[in-house]
Amino acid sequence: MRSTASAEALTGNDPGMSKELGKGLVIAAHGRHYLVQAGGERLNCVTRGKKSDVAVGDIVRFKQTSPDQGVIEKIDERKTLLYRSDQYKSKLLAANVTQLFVVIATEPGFSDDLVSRSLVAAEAAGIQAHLLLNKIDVEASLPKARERAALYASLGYPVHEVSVRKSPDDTRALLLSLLQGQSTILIGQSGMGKSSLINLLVPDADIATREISAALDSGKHTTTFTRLYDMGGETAIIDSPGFQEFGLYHLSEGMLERAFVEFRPYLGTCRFYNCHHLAEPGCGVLAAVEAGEVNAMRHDLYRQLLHEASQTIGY
Ligand SMILES: Nc1nc2c(ncn2[C@@H]2O[C@H](COP(=O)(O)OP(=O)(O)OP(=O)(O)O)[C@@H](O)[C@H]2O)c(=O)[nH]1
Ligand SMILES: [Zn+2]
Repeated sequence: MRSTASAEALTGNDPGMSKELGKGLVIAAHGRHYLVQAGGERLNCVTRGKKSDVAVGDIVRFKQTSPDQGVIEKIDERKTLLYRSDQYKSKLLAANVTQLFVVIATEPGFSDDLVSRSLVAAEAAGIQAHLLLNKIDVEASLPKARERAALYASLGYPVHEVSVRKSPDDTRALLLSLLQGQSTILIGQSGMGKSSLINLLVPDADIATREISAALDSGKHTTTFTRLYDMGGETAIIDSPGFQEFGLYHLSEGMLERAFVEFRPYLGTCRFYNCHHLAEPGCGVLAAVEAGEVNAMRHDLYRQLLHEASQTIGY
């Protein structure tokens, strides 16, 4: 599989040939403005009309309108698309991602709800998910955090223990090997150490972010936008702003039941073929919850997500 940051994707932009569409990689998005990397150049691009269906990580075809501006005409076919949504609309997080790393920490405490929502989104998008347990130097909180993270390990998600503060070299080496050749999105609640991790992996991240902020927001101060760091060698890291909510209103019931990986062995065992796994007699999933084989907190989230999906307005 090719990553979004492939050299091929970065070529093809020839400013001298204004009729031909350039080809580039979307490295940042802010509102309806997109920063597109094309060869050695970066262009501030907009979409036509009111459309804002472009995501960081997209390979796009654009028409150049000035030395550093363009209009996006077309989005190349995506390998994956990660998004979240509320009742009214979906919000694209990133395209062509191959891995999702959820950053959690010993302290402050992390939210199981947000971790599981991220994992469900990854499953629904066909993206491999891992957990990064950061700040393992905070020994007092480590046993509890490990115990909580063990739930996700038991579901098959790799959990990697790191400490940006205490063992930056080991952390960097481990992450670089995991990221190699992949396009990885890092997501996490505020305070887990996501920025610290990015800075460890991408030494110029702060400068690059300031530059992009200036380019996308005409000098105004932009605090939150999703952005992609091209690490070379077909490796890319995508940093998404911290979030407190992760709506998944767009997932159908069929997608949801399969996105909970631990439900899968029981899905064919329900008495009713159209079982919702909520209160039906003879439900295999509920029996597994009852028997302690499926974690009750995860099943509660499934119930909540199903409820959210039924609230959707407009699509
Ligand atoms: N003890 C300890 N503290 C850490 C470690 N990594 C990061 N921190 C601290 O945790 C705090 C939060 O780190 P950030 O990198 O700003 O966290 P973030 O997840 O990016 O949070 P936002 O910027 O709010 O989105 C900072 O005070 C860091 O210095 C670690 O490995 N151990
Ligand atoms: Zn059932």
